[in-house]
Amino acid sequence: MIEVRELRKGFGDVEVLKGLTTSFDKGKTNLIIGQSGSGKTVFIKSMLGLFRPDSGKILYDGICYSDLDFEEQRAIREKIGMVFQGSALFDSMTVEENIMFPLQMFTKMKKTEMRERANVVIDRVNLENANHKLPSEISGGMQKRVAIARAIVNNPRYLFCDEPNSGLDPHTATVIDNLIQEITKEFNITTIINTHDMNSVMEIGEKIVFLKEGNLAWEGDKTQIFRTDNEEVTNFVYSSNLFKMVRKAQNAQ
Ligand SMILES: Nc1ncnc2c1ncn2[C@@H]1O[C@H](COP(=O)(O)OP(=O)(O)OP(=O)(O)O)[C@@H](O)[C@H]1O
Repeated sequence: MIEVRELRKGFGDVEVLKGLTTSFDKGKTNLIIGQSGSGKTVFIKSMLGLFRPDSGKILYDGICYSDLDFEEQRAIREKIGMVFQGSALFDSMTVEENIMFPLQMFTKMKKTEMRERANVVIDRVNLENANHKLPSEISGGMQKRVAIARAIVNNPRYLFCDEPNSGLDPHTATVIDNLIQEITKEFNITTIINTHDMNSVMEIGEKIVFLKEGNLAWEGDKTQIFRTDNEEVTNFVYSSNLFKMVRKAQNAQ
């Protein structure tokens, strides 16, 4: 579980995060949504320790991460997996080498053990037969699977995903969302996803935090978000014609 208490972060005179308080449960897919510039990335980077909060607290399973110095944060950092936007794979490494990379960085495993562990997660994300391929030789959806496999290879307790299905077709995006949700449950991970994708909200929004200009304007789940009267949320959710049509159809029932 990750808890955030009264988190504030600004740059110069501009306050970007204006006192956020919320919590993200383990075993759940937690989504952060909001318009461009609302502070989602600054929020995630603050939770990761890449930005030091101006005030407030970030607790990882009860340990106040934001009070620790960079070196002391290491033990928690090693328990964090990241799926970056655009996958961020190493172009010159094979799928298997990409997935083994965190094990080389953070463990003292022997090469054969690393390869074995890498292959467990390769199987888990259904990437059999891709071990020796380069990222350029596989599809965007497969590259995301590699990114997910690399993020979970070292048994993380926390998983951060930045726009995990950007650039994917709707079907592949749903497959990737479902894979992240399955893995979250299977390994009881606290997963936090930064997304713009309303389809992800509908599919896997077990907890949704809606940011508006650095404030936590609303939180709830995927059922509640389509029923709320909160105008800020509805303006955001129903900004797409598709969702306006869904609402119309629902109201007509
Ligand atoms: N390192 C920084 N220095 C100064 N200002 C920053 C920095 N990082 C972010 N900001 C500002 O903080 C605000 C929120 O940015 P942020 O990237 O968190 O938005 P976002 O919700 O993630 O947007 P998007 O959906 O477009 O990625 C913006 O006004 C941005 O200019």
